[in-house]
Amino acid sequence: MDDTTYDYDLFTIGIGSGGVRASRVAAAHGARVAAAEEYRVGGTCVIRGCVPKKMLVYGAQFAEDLEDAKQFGWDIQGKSFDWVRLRDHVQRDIDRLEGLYGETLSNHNVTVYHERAEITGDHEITLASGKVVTAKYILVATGAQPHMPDFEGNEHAITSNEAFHLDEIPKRILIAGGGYIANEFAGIFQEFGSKVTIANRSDVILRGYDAALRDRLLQISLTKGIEFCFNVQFEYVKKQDDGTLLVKLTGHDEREFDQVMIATGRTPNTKGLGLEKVGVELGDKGEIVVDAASKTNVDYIYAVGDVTDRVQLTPVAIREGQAFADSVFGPGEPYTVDHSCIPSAVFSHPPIASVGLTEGEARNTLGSIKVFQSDFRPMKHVVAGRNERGLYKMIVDAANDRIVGIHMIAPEAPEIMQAAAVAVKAGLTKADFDATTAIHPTMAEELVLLK
Ligand SMILES: Cc1cc2nc3c(=O)[nH]c(=O)nc-3n(C[C@H](O)[C@H](O)[C@H](O)COP(=O)(O)OP(=O)(O)OC[C@H]3O[C@@H](n4cnc5c(N)ncnc54)[C@H](O)[C@@H]3O)c2cc1C
Ligand SMILES: NC(=O)c1ccc[n+]([C@@H]2O[C@H](COP(=O)([O-])OP(=O)(O)OC[C@H]3O[C@@H](n4cnc5c(N)ncnc54)[C@H](O)[C@@H]3O)[C@@H](O)[C@H]2O)c1
Repeated sequence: MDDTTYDYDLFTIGIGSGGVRASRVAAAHGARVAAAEEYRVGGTCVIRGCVPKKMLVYGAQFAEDLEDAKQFGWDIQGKSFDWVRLRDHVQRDIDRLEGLYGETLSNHNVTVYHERAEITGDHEITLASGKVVTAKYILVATGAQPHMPDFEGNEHAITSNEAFHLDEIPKRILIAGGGYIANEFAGIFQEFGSKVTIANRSDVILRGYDAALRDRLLQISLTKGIEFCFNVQFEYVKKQDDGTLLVKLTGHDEREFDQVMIATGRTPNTKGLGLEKVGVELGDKGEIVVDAASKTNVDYIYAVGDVTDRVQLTPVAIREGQAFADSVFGPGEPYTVDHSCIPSAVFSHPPIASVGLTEGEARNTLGSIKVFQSDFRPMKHVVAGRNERGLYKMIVDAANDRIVGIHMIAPEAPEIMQAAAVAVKAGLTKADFDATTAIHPTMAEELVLLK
């Protein structure tokens, strides 16, 4: 590509999951690429999302494993948990990863501006320092930020952004929301010793997941001591002299907590970006409206990832970034991302993993279905005396034996699901699973033994 009318062939705003991939791949195709990041290179997933969250999930799992260890013959004296040590260790690794992402970009000759960028005119971007640059294409990959409901005292609440940096584990934490972040952090804090209360505006947690799995997680969470307040709104949060928080939820008496964390969804980052100046169309939630090629209504502006509010998951943002860069700058035919049958996981304690249609969705969309189910107690739990059962469900289209959904709640479910998702995406049948010999003894073998 040689179009020197513009300073760059591509300018990417936001260097997170989607922005890193798109910038690197476009540069590898020979484009002259620059990218701007106002916070830290790597974006939400690396800096304050998937990666540090998973490290905390690993840390939290030790609480149960150490407790169970005695049934396996291990005597562990004087065990104690040091939050600050874990927190700082995680942050050091995040620093390392941030460095690696920066290196990858510079190795691909992507010019990185460590400052905020805004669109200020046709093909024109202005950086916080005042520098003005032009680009043939602009990619908006600015992600999303925690949604903060409007209530008195909401400035006393934290979000997932702050949860990674706490000075101490709160003795009592109230988490608002019933989705991914609420359930994942409920597990993390509960295992670290907090008394956790979840406050949700409806009585449904993890909407979109199969009802049987949601119910199983709810039952297990209640058994572990997590409390749920359903159908509530915040009336107020008041900070008391000793720093504790007095919380009033609708229909409940005032209660004291040490932290309140809001996890009620994430809002696309489109404010103050200058999109209105160039006429980029936004949706009801402020998300950028794009077509299947991630192109906006303005011919040279594209958007990928959370800012488009299609599916707010890292692998999806990465795929959208890759498809954009290959299609616009690569030698091959343009192509689009297939957003169907995306596997996902909730890293709760225990985790949930899912691909394809839930039982309810399948009943509503397909004529006749078969549901196969295994409700089992993992061997490790039996030995440990832990009374916690796993549940696998397989949904099959009765017309052609095709598997249209698999849903699991059990230890290691996300690890097992990644492989099972290949089979569902490939359109394999229940007979294909039946024809596969089990690996024994595993939990995963339940998948090929479903009757
Ligand atoms: C706590 C938490 C846990 C999560 N766990 C998972 C998980 O386990 N698995 C999973 O798949 N997904 C998970 N996600 C979701 C995942 O992090 C996002 O889907 C993903 O990061 C989206 O990538 P993106 O490129 O769209 O945006 P981001 O990664 O958010 O990157 C956008 C970047 O743009 C920057 N930016 C914004 N505006 C500007 C501007 N004007 N100028 C310059 N820079 C700007 C931001 O600072 C940010 O770095 C989690 C999210 C959270 C919050
Ligand atoms: N494991 C993963 O892949 C993972 C982990 C974390 C986040 N994410 C992504 O990040 C997105 C954001 O996560 P999230 O948990 O914030 O959102 P979410 O959409 O998963 O859940 C939001 C929850 O908040 C509830 N809610 C909304 N407004 C409320 C209010 N005013 N008071 C009380 N409850 C309210 C909703 O009923 C819902 O249960 C997810 O949708 C997901 O795409 C993914």
